[in-house]
Amino acid sequence: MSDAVECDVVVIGLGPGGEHAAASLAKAGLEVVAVDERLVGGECPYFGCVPSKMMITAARTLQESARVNQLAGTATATPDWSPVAARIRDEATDDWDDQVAVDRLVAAGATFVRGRGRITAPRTVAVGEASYVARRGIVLNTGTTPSAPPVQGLADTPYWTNREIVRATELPESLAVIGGGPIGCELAQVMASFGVRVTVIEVADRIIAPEEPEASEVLTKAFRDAGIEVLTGVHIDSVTHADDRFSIALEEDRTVEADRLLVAAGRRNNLGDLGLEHVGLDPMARVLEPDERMRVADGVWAIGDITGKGAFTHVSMYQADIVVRDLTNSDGPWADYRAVARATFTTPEIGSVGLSEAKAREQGIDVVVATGDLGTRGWLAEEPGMVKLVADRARGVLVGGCVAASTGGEIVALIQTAIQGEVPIAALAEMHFAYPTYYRSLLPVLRALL
Ligand SMILES: Cc1cc2nc3c(=O)[nH]c(=O)nc-3n(C[C@H](O)[C@H](O)[C@H](O)COP(=O)(O)OP(=O)(O)OC[C@H]3O[C@@H](n4cnc5c(N)ncnc54)[C@H](O)[C@@H]3O)c2cc1C
Ligand SMILES: NC(=O)c1ccc[n+]([C@@H]2O[C@H](COP(=O)([O-])OP(=O)(O)OC[C@H]3O[C@@H](n4cnc5c(N)ncnc54)[C@H](O)[C@@H]3O)[C@@H](O)[C@H]2O)c1
Repeated sequence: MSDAVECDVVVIGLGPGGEHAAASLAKAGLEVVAVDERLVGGECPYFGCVPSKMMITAARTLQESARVNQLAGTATATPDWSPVAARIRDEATDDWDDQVAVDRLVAAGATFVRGRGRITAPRTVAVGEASYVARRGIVLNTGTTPSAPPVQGLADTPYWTNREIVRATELPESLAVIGGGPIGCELAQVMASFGVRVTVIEVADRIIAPEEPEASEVLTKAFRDAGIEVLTGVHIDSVTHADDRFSIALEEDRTVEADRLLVAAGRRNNLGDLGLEHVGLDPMARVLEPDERMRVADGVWAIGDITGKGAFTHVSMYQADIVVRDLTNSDGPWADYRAVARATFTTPEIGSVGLSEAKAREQGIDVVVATGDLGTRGWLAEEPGMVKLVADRARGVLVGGCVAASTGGEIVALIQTAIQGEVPIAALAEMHFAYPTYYRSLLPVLRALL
C-alpha cells in the first residue's frame, strides 16, 4: 500500500447527501476526499427519483389525455416510449455518465476518488492500494442496493430492478411487478399508462403498506380502474424464465405469466464489508443509528438511507447539512424528524407527513383521527382522493397527515408546517382556505378533529 494521504474528511459514498456534504465541506475550506465506486450522485439521479419521475411526467400526460374523452370531447394519444427513453439517456443521466457531477465536486475543491472505500482503522480509509487518513473523520453515505426476495428460481432469471427498467428502450407487452411499495407502484402505473399489461404481486395485505389504509384503498381502486391487476396477501412459490417468458408460481396453484419481471421488493443497505468493526460498530449492522448530529461512532458520521430515518433524497440532503454544521463547528440546529414529508408519485399522488395513525398509536399518543374526501375540487375534477389527519388529542396539534390527490405531495406542505410549528388545530380550523382549491379539503377534516 502507498503512503497514506492526509486530509480533513473522507466521504465514502456519494449519494445525494454525500455529494452535498463533500462539496459543502470543501467549499468551507476543509480538505475533502470524496469516494464513490459507481456514479457521483448515487441512486437518485441515475436509477431512482429523476429517471422515474421523468417516466411519470410522460405517463401523467397520457393519463390526462385519456380524460379528454371523459370531460372535453375526443382525443387519441398513441403512446411511444422512445422520447421517454431518450430524455432519460440524454437529459437525465448523460447516458449514465457522471462527469458533470465529478467536475462540480472538483470545482468545489474536493478530491474525487473512484473506487470502493473501506475503513481500515479509526479515521483511516483504503481505496484499492491508496490509503487516506482523515484528521476530522469519515462520513458514510453508502446507500442501498435493490434486494431480491429468497424466492426459488428467481436469482437465475433475467429479472429487472429499478436499475434495468430505467434503461429500457422498448416496453414489453406484459410486466409482473414483485412488490407494491413506492417503486413497484410508481413504475407499475407508468408501464400501464404506456399500454403494458401489468400485474402487481404484493405479499402484504395491501399496496403502499406503510401509508394509511385509506390511501392504499384509493390507490388500489385507481390501479384496478386503469386495468392493473393487484394481487395482495400473495406468496410466491417460485419463478422461472423460459422462451422469453416469466412464470411466477403463486401459492394455491395460481401462475402469473409476463414478458418481463420487475423486482421492487425492498432494498439492502450497503454496510457489508465497510470495515465498521474498526470503529467499534457492528460489522453485521443493517442500519447505523445516528445521534442528532449524525454521529455513529467517534469520528464517524452517517447520512442517507443507511440511517433508517426515511429512504428519501430530501432526508439524505437534510442530514448532510447537519454533518456540515457539525464539522464546521456550528451550533445546530440538529436532527428533528417530527415532520418528515414524502410523496409517492402515483395517480393519485400519495403525500404523507409525520406519523400514520398506526405509528402514532404505537408511540402511545392519545390519538384522534378524521378523514374526508377532496371536497368541491375533487368533484369538479372528477377525481378520487382522500385526506386523513392524525392528531394528538392532549396537545391539540397535528402529528401526521396523508393526502391522496393529484397534488397530494404539495398539499401535505401545509400539514407539515403545522406539525413542525405545533400550530393548534383550533387555529388551523379558523384559517382562510381558498375556494375551490384542493387544500380546502383539509378544513372539514380539521374541524372534525376538534
Ligand atoms: C426507483 C426509485 C425512485 C425513487 N424515487 C424517489 C423520490 O421520488 N423521492 C425521494 O426522495 N427518494 C426517492 N428514491 C430514494 C432515493 O433514491 C434515495 O433515498 C436517495 O438516493 C438517497 O440515498 P443515499 O443518499 O442513502 O445514497 P444512494 O443514492 O444510495 O448512493 C450511495 C452511493 O454510495 C456508493 N457506495 C456504496 N458503497 C460504497 C463504498 N464502499 N465505497 C464507495 N462508494 C460506495 C454507491 O456507489 C452510491 O453512489 C427513489 C429510489 C428509487 C430506487
Ligand atoms: N416517491 C418516493 O419518494 C419514492 C419512490 C420510490 C422509492 N422510494 C424509497 O425507496 C425505498 C425502497 O422502495 P421499494 O418500493 O423497493 O421498497 P419497500 O420496502 O418500500 O417496498 C417493497 C414492497 O415489496 C413487498 N415484498 C417484499 N418481498 C416480497 C415478496 N416476496 N413477494 C411480494 N412482495 C414482496 C413488501 O411487502 C413491500 O410492500 C422506499 O422505502 C422509499 O423510501 C421513494
